[in-house]
Amino acid sequence: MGRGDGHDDALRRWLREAGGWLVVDGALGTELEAHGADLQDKLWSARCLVSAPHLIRKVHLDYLDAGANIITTASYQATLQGFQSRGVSREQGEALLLRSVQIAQEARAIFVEGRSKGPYSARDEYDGVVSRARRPVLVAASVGSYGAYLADGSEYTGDYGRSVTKEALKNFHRRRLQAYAELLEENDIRIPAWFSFTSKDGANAASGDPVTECAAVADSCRRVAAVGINCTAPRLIHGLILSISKVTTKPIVVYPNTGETYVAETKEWVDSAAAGGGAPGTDFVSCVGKWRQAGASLVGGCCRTGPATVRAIARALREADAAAAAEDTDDDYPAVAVL
Ligand SMILES: C[S+](C)CC[C@H](N)C(=O)O
Ligand SMILES: N[C@@H](CCS)C(=O)O
Ligand SMILES: [Zn+2]
Repeated sequence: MGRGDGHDDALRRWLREAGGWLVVDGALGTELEAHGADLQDKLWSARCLVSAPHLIRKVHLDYLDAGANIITTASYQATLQGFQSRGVSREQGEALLLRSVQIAQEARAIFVEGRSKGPYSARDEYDGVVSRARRPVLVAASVGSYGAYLADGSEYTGDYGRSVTKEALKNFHRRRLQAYAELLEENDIRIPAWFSFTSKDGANAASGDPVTECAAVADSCRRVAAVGINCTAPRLIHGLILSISKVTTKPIVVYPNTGETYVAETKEWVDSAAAGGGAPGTDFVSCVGKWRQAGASLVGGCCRTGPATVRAIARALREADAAAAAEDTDDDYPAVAVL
């Protein structure tokens, strides 16, 4: 089980201050497309770091307005190798990685309007109700998998070809991670990181390894502050939370997609009736209370979700909290026995 240390502590502190749960944002790619961006490119959403940074900032702000505590940078598919294949030099690529964090920080600064110190907002209004005293507003640097760089949908299949060794994967991610780490060190920010996996069957990660084994590896890493699942059909999430909670005491993060299937050739999502997904904001959100009860403490949305989903997630988490508090009160004051 995970040992507490500085990296764990920061996330646990934010969770505690926020009342036990944090709302993660929703899809960036989906929203950029909804605003007219063309992501038909090997760089996918990272293309907007060059062509439309203002759109990225707007999407971050929309998610903050919807109640997100954590906004995720536009760097899922931003890699030095991918940029180089598009004629962007290594130096420019590094600058773009940093820019993805700065854009999110700019959105946060606009959102908090300088009314509070550090990563907190004085605004914690949802539906006009001020519910929590301090609202952490955090920026998460997205580090997509090697499959994202391949731009062939292999983040969902784990099929990277035979030639990709562990060392090659480490080299692939190294400088990218270092760039973020340097930025955070410069600003004296301790970096809690989470690992999240995708699953198509509710038991195994995309690589074919059992999710419990992947989560156990993440659990053994003291620098990993949370473990979870992303871009996975909502119908699989409850079981996955229960499985993961057997192998870790670290906070569990879930941000499912809507249950549709990604077609890499066309870069489109298609309805997958069997996947049990639904329209954003409907059946997805009705599960949130159950996910919270099963042990998830960071909840958001991945592909095909939007600000409406995130707003509904925030509301569902508040309601789950209120229901749990009411139950506790019932325990404290047992009903009067009727004789
Ligand atoms: C999370 S998927 C929808 C991102 C896009 C994919 N890596 C592609 O390039 O086709
Ligand atoms: N974080 C990505 C999706 C990952 S599957 C996005 O920007 O939408
Ligand atoms: Zn996704």
